[in-house]
Amino acid sequence: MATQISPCSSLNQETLSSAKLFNFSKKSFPSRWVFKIHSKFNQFELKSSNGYPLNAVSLQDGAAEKPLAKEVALPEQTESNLSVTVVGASGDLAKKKIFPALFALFYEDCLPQNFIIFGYARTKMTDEELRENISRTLTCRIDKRENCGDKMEEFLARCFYHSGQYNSEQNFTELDDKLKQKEDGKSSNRLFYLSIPPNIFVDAVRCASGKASSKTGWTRVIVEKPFGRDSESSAELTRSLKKYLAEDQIFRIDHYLGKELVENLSVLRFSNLVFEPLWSRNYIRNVQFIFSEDFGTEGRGGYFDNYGIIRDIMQNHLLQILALFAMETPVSLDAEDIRNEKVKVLRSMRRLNLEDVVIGQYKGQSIGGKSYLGYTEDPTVPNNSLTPTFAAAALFIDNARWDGVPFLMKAGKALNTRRAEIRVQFRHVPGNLYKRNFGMDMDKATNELVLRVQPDEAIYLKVNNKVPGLGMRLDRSDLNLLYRTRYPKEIPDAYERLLLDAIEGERRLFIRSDELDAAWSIFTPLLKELETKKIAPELYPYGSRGPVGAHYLAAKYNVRWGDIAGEE
Ligand SMILES: NC(=O)C1=CN([C@@H]2O[C@H](COP(=O)(O)OP(=O)(O)OC[C@H]3O[C@@H](n4cnc5c(N)ncnc54)[C@H](OP(=O)(O)O)[C@@H]3O)[C@@H](O)[C@H]2O)C=CC1
Ligand SMILES: O=C1O[C@H](COP(=O)(O)O)[C@@H](O)[C@H](O)[C@H]1O
Repeated sequence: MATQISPCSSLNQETLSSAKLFNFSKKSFPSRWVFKIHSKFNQFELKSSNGYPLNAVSLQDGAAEKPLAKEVALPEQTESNLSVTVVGASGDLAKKKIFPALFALFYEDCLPQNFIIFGYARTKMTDEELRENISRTLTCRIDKRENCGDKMEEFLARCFYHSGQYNSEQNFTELDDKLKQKEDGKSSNRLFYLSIPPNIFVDAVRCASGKASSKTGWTRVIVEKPFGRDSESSAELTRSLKKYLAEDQIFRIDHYLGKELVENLSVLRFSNLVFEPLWSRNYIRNVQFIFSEDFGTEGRGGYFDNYGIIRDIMQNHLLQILALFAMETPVSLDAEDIRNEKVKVLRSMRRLNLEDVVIGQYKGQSIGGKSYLGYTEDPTVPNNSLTPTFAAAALFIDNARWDGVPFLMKAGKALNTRRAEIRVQFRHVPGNLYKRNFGMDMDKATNELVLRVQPDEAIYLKVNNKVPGLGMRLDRSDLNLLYRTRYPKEIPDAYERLLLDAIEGERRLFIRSDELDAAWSIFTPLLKELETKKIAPELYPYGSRGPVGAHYLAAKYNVRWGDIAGEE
């Protein structure tokens, strides 16, 4: 019987003893390869995290069924150091997401034996102070608390800090000296995570690549969004980064691509016969991508006012999900094959028109005796700001599969709920025999597939069903795959998956520069028009469902938002 060992952690004794036959240590395998052990025969099947066999053979020729020969090519043993430098280590994202994700990877045994982490920022701090700061945000998974305290101590002991300016070659040379000292003369791979505001990305990359890149291994740089404000500034950023780095060293992160349900989208589509045949204009009436947060931009007003919700959420997170949803079947699960398909579908999209967009901005509201400030009442936001905190848009893909199908997006801050989901509304059943049982509103009887990305991850399909009894009453019910019931283990944070991928050189979930160009082309003309015409956003109360304009926009295309009350 084949046993699947989960990513990174705890290669069990059986695996290890089998591995010894081949003279490999646990650390000699790239950490996330999955071993299938056919214990009787001591066979290994090596897989990378995308499930694609490294020694891939076509299933058709039956070779996959044959036992693997003992001489099967296995990876070279490497004992490289890994040095991760978090640039902007004093900031919000570093504390909230990056250090906790690195700790989770360490806990799961996903990091190489020899790894160190450096925090880098202007703030003056000692190593101890950095450890103190980050220790407050490290947590263990609910189901994995064993030795948690010890693991944290071990992890913190590998964290160091260097204070410096982002544009100082001298300061990065000092960092390089410290890195070398800790790397202890071993060959070393270096990963830089740019967790800083975008105006200093290029300076930091220039200095890091010029003065602190690895001389003995790879150097990679994770770049956080925003990747520019429009097509031109994005292209300029790409050009500048490419002066110092090759494209394959740049890992543009969109953390939504690391979310479990987004990862699962392709699995759902391409590994189930029941979905892919329906995945086109023939059966799908519309698709909705919905993002909402029940808090405003408090504390991030300075950043947000320069970008707005379209750049913050739609042009990247929602559009990336849309591309995965709508792309053609890739040739393989290889990163370039997937990204090629995403680029194609993005390039088939129509540029957004002002008529197909509604924008809003939240205003102050008192809820349950507590008052919530409006967007422009935040001291870091100009009083007369027209920056949208809400937007809804209707997008179209002009290709054979999707011609005429509205892809609706809705994203907003300070709404009534926090959620991210994909809703697929199917067409009416032609000549439906049960039409009479549904009443006048046939839309209410159509099937809807919902992928709830967060919170409470789930996939459910709304189907019509007979209410048990002697009569013929129909009911809309859910076929529900609720993750917390089916998979009670805690789901890793998106940043864990993405950091691990960057360490392993897996680029599938990172944005290639041509994808980025295609994504900006869709939104740039609209963003410019909104700004030059100074279009005023529709005000909506903090904690509400957002502007009513969003409903008119959907109605224009015969669509009802699936997340409205009673429809969820
Ligand atoms: N926070 C979040 O939830 C998310 C953030 N991002 C992106 O990640 C990156 C980091 O975000 P976040 O941590 O929130 O950012 P912060 O504003 O907290 O900045 C990070 C660090 O950069 C330094 N810094 C801030 N402003 C400047 C400046 N004007 N000039 C030079 N240095 C500055 C500060 O360190 P010091 O003063 O010590 O040098 C600060 O601690 C940004 O690009 C952001 O857009 C993306 C998704 C979500
Ligand atoms: O990139 C961003 O994402 C967060 C939302 O991320 P989530 O994983 O918590 O859903 C959003 O709040 C922020 O404005 C945006 O920059």
